[in-house]
Amino acid sequence: MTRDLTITEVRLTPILVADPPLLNTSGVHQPYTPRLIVEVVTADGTSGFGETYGDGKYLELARPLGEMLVGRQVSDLGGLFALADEVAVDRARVENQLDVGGQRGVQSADKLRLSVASGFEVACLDALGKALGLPVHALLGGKVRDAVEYSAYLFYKWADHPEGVTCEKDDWGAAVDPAGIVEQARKFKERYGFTSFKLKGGVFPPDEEIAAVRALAEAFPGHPLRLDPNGAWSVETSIKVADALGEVLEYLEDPTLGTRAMADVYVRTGVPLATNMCVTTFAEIKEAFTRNAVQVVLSDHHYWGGLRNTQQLAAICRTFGVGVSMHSNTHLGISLAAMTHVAATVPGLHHACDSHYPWQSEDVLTERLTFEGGRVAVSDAPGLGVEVDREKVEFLHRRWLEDDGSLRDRDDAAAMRVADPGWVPPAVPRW
Ligand SMILES: O=C([O-])C(=O)C[C@H](O)[C@@H](O)C(=O)[O-]
Ligand SMILES: [Mg+2]
Repeated sequence: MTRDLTITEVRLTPILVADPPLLNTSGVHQPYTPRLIVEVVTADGTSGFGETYGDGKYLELARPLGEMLVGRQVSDLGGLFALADEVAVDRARVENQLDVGGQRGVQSADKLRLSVASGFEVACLDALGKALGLPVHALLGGKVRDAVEYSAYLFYKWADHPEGVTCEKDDWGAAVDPAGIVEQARKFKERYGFTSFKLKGGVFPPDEEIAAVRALAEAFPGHPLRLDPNGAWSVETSIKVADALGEVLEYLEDPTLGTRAMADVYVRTGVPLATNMCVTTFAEIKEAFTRNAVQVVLSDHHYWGGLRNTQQLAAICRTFGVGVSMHSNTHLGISLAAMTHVAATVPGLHHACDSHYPWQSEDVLTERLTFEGGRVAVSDAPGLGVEVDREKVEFLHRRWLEDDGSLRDRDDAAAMRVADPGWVPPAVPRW
């Protein structure tokens, strides 16, 4: 029987999901963060789901792209990206703009388009897989592993969002010093079995963060450790930290901003450097690899433009002897499933991938994905292998509808100003 896989409808649902008070160099996470749920429906009634950033600038592009897709084949992924190229991007969105304080690297019109198209690509692959009875990893060429390893994503955090702020409570407690970070790591290990740990730094002066990583090394001997200050340090400070922690770090992540500065730190310390800030587009690869500025690229399928682009990035990295792993922002189970499918197909994935998922108490799935020994099993069920709970989507969408607009665009500095009214994101390098 031939099935009609023409896209007949695209449903876009912006939602707000609970986020704990996680600190980074720009500020603190807001109590709720925007995501966009993308659903494509085909003529034969198959639904596929994807997920991407939900801030206004992404919604602006997702709406016209969704309309353009109706009438196309769900398998036409090349056509999807060609259509995305035609979506106009308001110049004000990219001129002198930084995305989340630069934490996702440069902001360009192409990258905005890719960040949106990737949500549609995942939704199309999910629908196609369901229609054909094949898992997404099979559509991507097949898995080379049965489970994908993730690392614990440790954050300095407050016990609660500031008083008076509407929020969901979490049970992680505060972590603002080495003992708090070690305690958080223990919980991550107990709850999910993670064996590698990444600390989000750039929050406290480097000596305090060095002490936290040393405390982790002592508490978890032999476990891979990473520290990521999101470019908050000068070259000299980065070298000082690299010298202090070189023995215990698997890699330092974006210690400083820019390809030249990263290359300087590497040549003077030999400590491997990972990035999700200085190489975030194909155009940035040549210079960075030529200068030997990065030793591990952290792909994020959202802004690299989907699962197939992630495979292409991995192939380029492999060619140049550069490692590849995965970056993560706040995301839900649809994206974790997508990350797991593509990671399952990438040969030579030598570093555990990042995921914020354990921080998210809310999800849109009927059943949350689970980590066993820090790993997510690769599903062989058709599509992504997850089921979306429409009532949960509706609940989180209502929260988005009821918001006065202050939470619809992620703003870590605004959240920090609730506690510290004079806060401005620190100039970089901060130290
Ligand atoms: O690895 C990274 O750089 C990130 O995950 C960036 C994120 O924006 C993270 O710092 C956060 O959510 O605070
Ligand atoms: Mg990073």
